[in-house]
Amino acid sequence: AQHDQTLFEERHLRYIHPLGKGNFGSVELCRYDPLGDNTGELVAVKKLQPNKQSTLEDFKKEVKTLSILHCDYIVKYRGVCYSTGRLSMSLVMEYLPNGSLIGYMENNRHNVTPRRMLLFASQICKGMEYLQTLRYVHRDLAARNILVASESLVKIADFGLTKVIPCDKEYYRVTQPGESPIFWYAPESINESRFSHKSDVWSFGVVLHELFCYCDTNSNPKRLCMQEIGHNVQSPSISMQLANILKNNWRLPAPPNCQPKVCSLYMIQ
Ligand SMILES: C[C@H](Nc1nc(-c2c[nH]c3ncc(Cl)cc23)ncc1F)C(=O)NCC(F)(F)F
Repeated sequence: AQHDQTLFEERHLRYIHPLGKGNFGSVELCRYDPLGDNTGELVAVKKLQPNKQSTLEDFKKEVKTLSILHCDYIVKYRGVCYSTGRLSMSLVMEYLPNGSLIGYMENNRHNVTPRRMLLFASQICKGMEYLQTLRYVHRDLAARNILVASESLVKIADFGLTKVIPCDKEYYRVTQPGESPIFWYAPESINESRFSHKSDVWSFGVVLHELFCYCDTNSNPKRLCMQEIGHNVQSPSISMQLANILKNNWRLPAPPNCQPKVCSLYMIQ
């Protein structure tokens, strides 16, 4: 419908600069400026990268997913923009100037207290709890996919890998897609490509680790796992070696100078 609030006309969408690359698309900062006087709102626009293994079908599912999610702890859907000739489409979302948790924690390390980290963690939990009520598994919960709305609010983003669990099953099995974020994957996801609310809980545990390490690149889950695996990446693939060390009960090391209270939380892992 012409006056559909969620339909953005390409000619009014002014490109400003790139924000980053997601699973199957790149996100750009744009200003939707129908009056042409720079008073329009800033939006984050995700364009499908056609060359990636993802299809337009996957992208349409991501758009559909985000459009029906209404939660304070999930990035807001604004609408879609069809390119002329409707050859491709873009997903329009609210723009949060503080960016992702990674950049925020690196730049605000000194004024983020453990108490604030637990506030962020509880908000991510609430967002994930909401997703679970709709039988969605995110499958890519990681600090890089958490947006900072303000110094006291974070939101879950990037629903490119999100799937609905069928009613008759407790998990979702995928045909192995391209590069997977295996260092955030639960054992059953690495070994059997099985995803469930429980595997999202595992990824949440990894996000907790990222949080309490201030998203420091030296404590990045991938780097810590690769150190444990050893750089002698022999024949068995990295994911098999990762599955191996997890089976032998290796876990991400307690974050440096981690508060005793939080550490006890850590012990339950
Ligand atoms: C691929 C895109 N990458 C990036 N996005 C942004 C960003 C700033 N502000 C934003 N406001 C709304 C959105 Cl959707 C993204 C941004 N900043 C740096 C990025 F590398 C992305 O979606 N990342 C997931 C998440 F959104 F959680 F950061």
